[in-house]
Amino acid sequence: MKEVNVNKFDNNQKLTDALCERVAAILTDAVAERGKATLVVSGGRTPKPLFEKLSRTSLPWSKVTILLADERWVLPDSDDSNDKLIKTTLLKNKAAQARYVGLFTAHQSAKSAELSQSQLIGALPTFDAVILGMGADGHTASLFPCCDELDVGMTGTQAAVATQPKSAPYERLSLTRQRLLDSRHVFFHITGDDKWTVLDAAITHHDPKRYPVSDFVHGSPVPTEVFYAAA
Ligand SMILES: O=C1O[C@H](COP(=O)(O)O)[C@@H](O)[C@H](O)[C@H]1O
Repeated sequence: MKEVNVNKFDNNQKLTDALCERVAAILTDAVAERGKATLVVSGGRTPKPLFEKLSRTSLPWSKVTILLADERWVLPDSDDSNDKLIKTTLLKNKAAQARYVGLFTAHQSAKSAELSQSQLIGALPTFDAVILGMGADGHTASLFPCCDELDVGMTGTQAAVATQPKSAPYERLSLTRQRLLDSRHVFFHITGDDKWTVLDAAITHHDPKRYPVSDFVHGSPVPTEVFYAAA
């Protein structure tokens, strides 16, 4: 296993400030070195304060592409849409200049969008930073321990996979482990004691069937970094 660097913070504000600063430096350096940068972000509740802060941060945003690690197959005006989250919390202020690649399409299902979206996402260059969330069941992106598509998501070479979790609502479209780890930097952004207990277990014991996140810290070709605050 590559080393997992765990950064623990007293509170969410300090975590947000530190992760924002780190990601901003990575994107700035990437644009200086290669003329462009790609940032992959997660949905859910956890990243909202980070997105708000990033949106107000001075960066060469017009050279930055942002895309989601996963999407719930709901209409973009749904409060459960990760696309809506990105548009209302991140793609505004200074970050309004960024290029955004959404995962949701007009297809009736994530399954029917899987091939075309895989081709689109698979054609993107190595990412500069991937910020992953995690559920208390150990899922990351939309690779849930309970979904029948877990093996494809964890071992497949395609860039995206449609998943249908049994323990959470909505069909999803998720980037696969291989595509997510094709990145220069990978972060886990988690808050709450319950999530820390799960992530700690996934770091200590390689158990990807129980905790898919385990396969991201064990056997990852790039070092993974955890940014964690209890509340
Ligand atoms: O459903 C999802 O859950 C995870 C975790 O969300 P959170 O609300 O507990 O932060 C998230 O990382 C993922 O992108 C999302 O689709």
